[in-house]
Amino acid sequence: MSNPIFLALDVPQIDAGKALLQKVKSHIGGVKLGLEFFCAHGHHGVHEIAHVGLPIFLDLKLHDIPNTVAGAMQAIHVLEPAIVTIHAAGGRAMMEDAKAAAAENTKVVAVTMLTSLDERDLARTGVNGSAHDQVMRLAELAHDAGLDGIVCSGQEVKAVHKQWKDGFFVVPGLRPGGKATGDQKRVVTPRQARDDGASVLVIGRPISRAEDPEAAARAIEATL
Ligand SMILES: O=c1ccn([C@@H]2O[C@H](COP(=O)(O)O)[C@@H](O)[C@H]2O)c(=O)[nH]1
Repeated sequence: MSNPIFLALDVPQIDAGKALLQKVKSHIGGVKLGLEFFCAHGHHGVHEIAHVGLPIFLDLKLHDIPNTVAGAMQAIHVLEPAIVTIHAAGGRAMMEDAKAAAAENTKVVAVTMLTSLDERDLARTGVNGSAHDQVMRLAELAHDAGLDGIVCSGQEVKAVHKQWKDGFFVVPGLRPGGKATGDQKRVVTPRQARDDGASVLVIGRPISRAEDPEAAARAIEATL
């Protein structure tokens, strides 16, 4: 992918999303549609955004029993997504069945540990140990299940890339200043994530909530 930036289009209205895309489309390589957008607008909304002509990343974070996730993957074939997310915590069988059910040209990547979590949050879910170890463990499981790659923070991507040379790595939790803000806890700059092996840089609010989204996207692109 030439421009690795995927804009997280976390907006409640299709028209607002399309207007934002018109402003920034020459500085991004794709669009990420997540739960907020998909729950509000479903297939119709995805078709509308696809008219802009950029690759579509459906960040649905599927997590259920294998049969249900496989059915959901089949139901989105028609949308021709470039990338779809599932949760690695769903287990190996779920990941295998999701990959088998996905369209041939769709990359299936597993969320390891959300970038909004730190080690204290992890411990509260009953998992003791570092974020690094948790990501490495789930990355190995995703690899063994035959997935294309994983979602992790920029703090782990270098280590994962070392173990999984041809993996496809999606990195959200990116802030141009490199400082954790709001709900994102494991944060790096877009440049660091790219240098450490990220395939896709997911960036939302630093662009969408900027006073001038076009200038913000251009400035981030210039750092890469
Ligand atoms: O671990 C994860 C997985 C997915 N996301 C998604 O990425 C964007 C980030 O948006 P920002 O506004 O740049 O924080 C958002 O759509 C999340 O759902 C993530 O942040 N962390």
